[in-house]
Amino acid sequence: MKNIVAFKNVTKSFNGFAIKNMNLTIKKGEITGFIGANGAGKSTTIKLIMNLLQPDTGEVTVFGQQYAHHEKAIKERIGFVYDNNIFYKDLHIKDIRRIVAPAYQSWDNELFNQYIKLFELPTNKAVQTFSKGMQMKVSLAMALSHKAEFILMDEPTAGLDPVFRRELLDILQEIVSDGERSIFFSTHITSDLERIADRVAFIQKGELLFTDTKANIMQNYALVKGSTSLLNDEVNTCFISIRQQGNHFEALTGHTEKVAQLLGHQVQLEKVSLEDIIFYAKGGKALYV
Ligand SMILES: Nc1ncnc2c1ncn2[C@@H]1O[C@H](COP(=O)(O)OP(=O)(O)OP(=O)(O)O)[C@@H](O)[C@H]1O
Repeated sequence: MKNIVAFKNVTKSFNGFAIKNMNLTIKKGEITGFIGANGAGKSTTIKLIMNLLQPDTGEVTVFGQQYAHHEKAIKERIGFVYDNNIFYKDLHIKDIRRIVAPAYQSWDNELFNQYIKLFELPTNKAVQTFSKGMQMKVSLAMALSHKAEFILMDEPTAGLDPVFRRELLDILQEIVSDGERSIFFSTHITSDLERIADRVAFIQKGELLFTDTKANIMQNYALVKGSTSLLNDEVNTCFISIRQQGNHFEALTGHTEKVAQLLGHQVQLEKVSLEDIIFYAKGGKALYV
C-alpha cells in the first residue's frame, strides 16, 4: 500500500522534549488515528508533516516528495483542518471563498457551495460567530473544495458534542470511501478511533510506540495475568509494560501468540480495548511495582 507520509528516523528536540527517531508512515486510502497523552508530541508531529517545523535529523516525505523542492505542490494536495481558523474569523463564508479560491489551482466553487449546503453552514454570518464544530466544518469544506487528497486534522473532535462528533466522524468515513483520499487525525478520544480508524498510531513521550491496523492491534494485544514466578528475561521481552503486586503481575503484550506459546495455561490472557492499551502502555517499558 502506498505511503502518503513517510518519516525516516526523524528527531526534533526542544528544551526538555524530543521526538525520537520516528518512523511514522501514513497509508493511502485509510483513516489513521493518532493518539497519545497531553504533551506526547502529537501537534509537533503534525507540524513536522506540514513543514511548519523541520526535523533536526531524518527526513519527512509527503506524497513521496520533499518539502525542500516541492512545498507548493505538496501543500496543494493537503487539507489542513483546524477549528481555530484565525485568518478568516471576521469574514463570511462567501468572502472566505473569494480569498481562498485563488490560492489553489484545483479549487472548485461549485463543490464548495455543495459542502456549505451539506454541512448546513450559514452564509450570512461572520465565521467567528460559528460554534467550534461549525468552524471545523468550514475548514473541512475548504479542504475538500481544493480536492485535497490528504486531510490532516489536529484534534478535530475535541470539545464537540456527541451528536456533532458522530456526524463529523461519519463525514470523515465518507471522504475515504473511494480509497483515493487519506485522513490523519489526532485525538484523545479512543471511541473516535474505535468508530472510524483503520489504523492507529500511538505516541508516548515523543516515541512512536506502534502504528498498526485496528484489527491487528485487537488480535495481537492482550492483558496477561499470572504469577511473578513466571517472569524471566525472555518472557519480559514480550511485554510493553508490567505491573506487579505481591506475587502477581499484570502485563500488556503486543505478542499474544508468543505469550501463549511460552506460558500457555499458566497465565490468563484477556482481550484489551484501545483505552486499556493506552492506560497500560503508560508505564513504557519500565518494570514497576
Ligand atoms: N516550539 C516549541 N518550543 C519548545 N517546546 C515546545 C514547542 N512546541 C512544543 N513544545 C513542547 O513539546 C512537547 C510536546 O508538545 P505537543 O504540543 O506536540 O504535544 P501534544 O501531544 O500535541 O499535546 P496535547 O495533547 O496536550 O495537545 C510539550 O512538552 C511542549 O511543551
